[in-house]
Amino acid sequence: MAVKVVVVGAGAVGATVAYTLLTADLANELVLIDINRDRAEGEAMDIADGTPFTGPVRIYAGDYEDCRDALIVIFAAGANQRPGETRLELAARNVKVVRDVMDRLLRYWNGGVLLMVTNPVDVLTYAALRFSGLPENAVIGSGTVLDSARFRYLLSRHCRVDGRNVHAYVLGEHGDSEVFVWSRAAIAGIHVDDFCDRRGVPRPDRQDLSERVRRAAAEIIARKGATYYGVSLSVRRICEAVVRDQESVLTVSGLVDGYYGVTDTAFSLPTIVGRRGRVKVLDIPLAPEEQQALCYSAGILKQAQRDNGL
Ligand SMILES: NC(=O)C1=CN([C@@H]2O[C@H](COP(=O)(O)OP(=O)(O)OC[C@H]3O[C@@H](n4cnc5c(N)ncnc54)[C@H](O)[C@@H]3O)[C@@H](O)[C@H]2O)C=CC1
Ligand SMILES: CC(=O)C(=O)O
Repeated sequence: MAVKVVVVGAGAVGATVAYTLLTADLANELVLIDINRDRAEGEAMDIADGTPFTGPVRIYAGDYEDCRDALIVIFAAGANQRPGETRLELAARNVKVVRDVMDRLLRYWNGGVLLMVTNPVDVLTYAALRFSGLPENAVIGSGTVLDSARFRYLLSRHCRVDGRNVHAYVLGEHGDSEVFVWSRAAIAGIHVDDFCDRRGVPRPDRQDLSERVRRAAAEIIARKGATYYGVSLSVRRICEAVVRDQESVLTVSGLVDGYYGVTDTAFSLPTIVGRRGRVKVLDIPLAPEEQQALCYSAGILKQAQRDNGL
């Protein structure tokens, strides 16, 4: 089956996502849309030059009518953080971009999955749902997939083990209030602390490691002005789950209504992702302090939704 993926926003994230998808051999057609048409054309031309080494993929700069028949539309348009700025501080500017793009996109929408990446990704996932009226399962935010990857990466370095063997989740906001599920962090079927004892390495300092994950984006932005490689590989992983209907457990963001008293708010929970998008949200058992932190994180996002008229 032919797979078309559209990327709206051909900046650092959008263009790197398109390049990463090309190398993953997931799509037959990749479309880049940007308010700056030259930018979209330039990125498409540059990436297309590599297709003799990857396989025949059609890559071009397009318009919203090209969203018709897309399996996935990835939303990466809008402002990014300046050094020292939080993701939530982008909300007012980027909610406007979502509203603007959604109006145009919906004229041609005929199914598929809308994958939000622009920050603050949870608030914008909620905005996209509300502005579009699309079904809940079809609107996903990249959420804490990247944060969970950062968590797994640092744990893998600490524990001296392949990161693919580390099962550990970050939930809640993709941002400062995110929640680290230390109680369930596991390697080879055993708790990470137990693994460390057997591996002969000290148990991780939870506060220090969590803080390094929480601050990862700010540290990168302070040095190079933006982040785009880690997120692009996270987006690739989500797209792979959708295109190949893998039913993978990923910490994507989406609408949560009725979770431990949290209503009508978008944030990340472990979720089965497949061709229809969010197939099932999993209610995994958490330690009482993690549960409390998750409700606090959801409260921050609910307030951000309200502050932005959502
Ligand atoms: N969810 C995540 O894990 C991550 C999210 N991000 C977010 O991704 C977003 C994009 O970041 P960058 O690519 O670095 O920014 P960028 O400034 O390089 O690119 C943004 C692009 O959006 C385009 N754009 C702006 N308004 C538009 C509109 N109305 N319609 C179409 N295109 C429009 C711009 O012309 C520009 O090409 C930011 O909000 C950033 O914070 C970045 C990294 C990780
Ligand atoms: C910028 C951002 O959201 C990140 O790299 O996590």
